[in-house]
Amino acid sequence: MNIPTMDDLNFTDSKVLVRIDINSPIDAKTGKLLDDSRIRAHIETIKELTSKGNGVVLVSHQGRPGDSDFTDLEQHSKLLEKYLGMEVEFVGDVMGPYARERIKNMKSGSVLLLDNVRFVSEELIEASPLQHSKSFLIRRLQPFFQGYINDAFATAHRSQASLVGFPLVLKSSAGRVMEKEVSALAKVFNEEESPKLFIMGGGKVLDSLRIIENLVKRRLADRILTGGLIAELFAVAKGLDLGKENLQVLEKVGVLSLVPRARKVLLSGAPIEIPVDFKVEREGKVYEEPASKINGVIKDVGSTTVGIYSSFIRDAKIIVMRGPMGVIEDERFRESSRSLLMNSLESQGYLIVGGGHMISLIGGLGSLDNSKVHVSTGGGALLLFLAGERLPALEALDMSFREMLKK
Ligand SMILES: Nc1ncnc2c1ncn2[C@@H]1O[C@H](COP(=O)(O)OP(=O)(O)O)[C@@H](O)[C@H]1O
Ligand SMILES: O=C(OP(=O)(O)O)[C@H](O)COP(=O)(O)O
Repeated sequence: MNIPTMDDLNFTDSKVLVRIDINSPIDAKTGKLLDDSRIRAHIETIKELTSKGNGVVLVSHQGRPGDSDFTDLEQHSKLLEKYLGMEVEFVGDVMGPYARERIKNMKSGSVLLLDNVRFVSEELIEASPLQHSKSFLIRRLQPFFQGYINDAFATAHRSQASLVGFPLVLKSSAGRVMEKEVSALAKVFNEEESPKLFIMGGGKVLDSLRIIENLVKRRLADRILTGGLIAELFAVAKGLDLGKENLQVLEKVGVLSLVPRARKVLLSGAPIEIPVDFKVEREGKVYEEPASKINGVIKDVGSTTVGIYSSFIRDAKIIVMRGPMGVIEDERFRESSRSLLMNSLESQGYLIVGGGHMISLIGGLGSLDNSKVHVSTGGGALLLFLAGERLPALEALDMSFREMLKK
């Protein structure tokens, strides 16, 4: 696959649309951003473009409709301003007359941030680059730009309009974040290095199951340690009784229907580990209970599980970690994710960490040895890339490059 970089196109004195991923963890109670790593990651790309006299229009999503972290991007614009050291105009619109007027009149070398692109319904559809290239989003915005840069590695596994539609109608390249992620991960993930350990938690159960199925099919993981809601799914699939309250949680997030799929993975003899104990919350208090005797709402994996998982970490050559073991927004349920992260950093293995919540956790652990750890901006995208899946956003850039070469 040929992915054009910013060196290939070298935009100067142009107007460029840049798809970034500044989707960040947000405190459900206060609405405040809990971590700005993804915002900081894009600064290099943006500065390089503005220093060459380009007008930069940024587009990103935040959360998913219906979730508590589905917000506008005003807070993000303030942080972009802080890290760029220049004004960032926040346009509370994505493709309407106001956004187009602001894009049309922007000065060279300036930066403008459009609002959450998932406010536009077309962005919520997974469709082919060709289909998306005909969407209103692309048709309304394309005429203002000479180029498109995709720097959103963390969303590269989605075939959504702002990620795959523009490369078919504009000269396009990867941004610096996208470029570095792809080259670093391809280099690190040497097939001969084993054992390879995957530690998977978090709340995006369907994504995690899809990744696990891929890893198992391609025999890429020597062991998969589960936490978060994916662990609960596998526990149920194994026949454990987690109690009515936890089944209700799984039902509420729409994953109970995935039990047969998870069971099939287990029956195939996949090397999947399930927690032997959990931290549960009952009437506001925290208890540790064995997985076979749960009485309360599961909020984290237990300390025996952390011990067992740590023994696997000690022997691993490559450790990939995505998604927290528990509800880490609450200090009481942060410890197991933090311990596994610390143990991985102290182990002999090379650590690849991804996903908004784990990045924020690792960010609080001080300076890191870059020869031993790669902190990826991606979570699901990172794992799918490592699992050998083709990422739609990269494919669209490749298509764009091949078209450009024909001309
Ligand atoms: N047992 C659990 N029950 C409910 N939510 C959980 C549980 N474990 C983890 N989570 C939630 O998962 C979310 C993070 O998941 P996800 O978005 O998949 O990870 P990331 O952002 O790191 O890629 C956090 O909000 C956390 O509270
Ligand atoms: O946070 C993200 O993915 P991640 O949780 O896998 O790290 C990306 O911004 C993609 O978001 P999405 O999973 O709502 O498409």
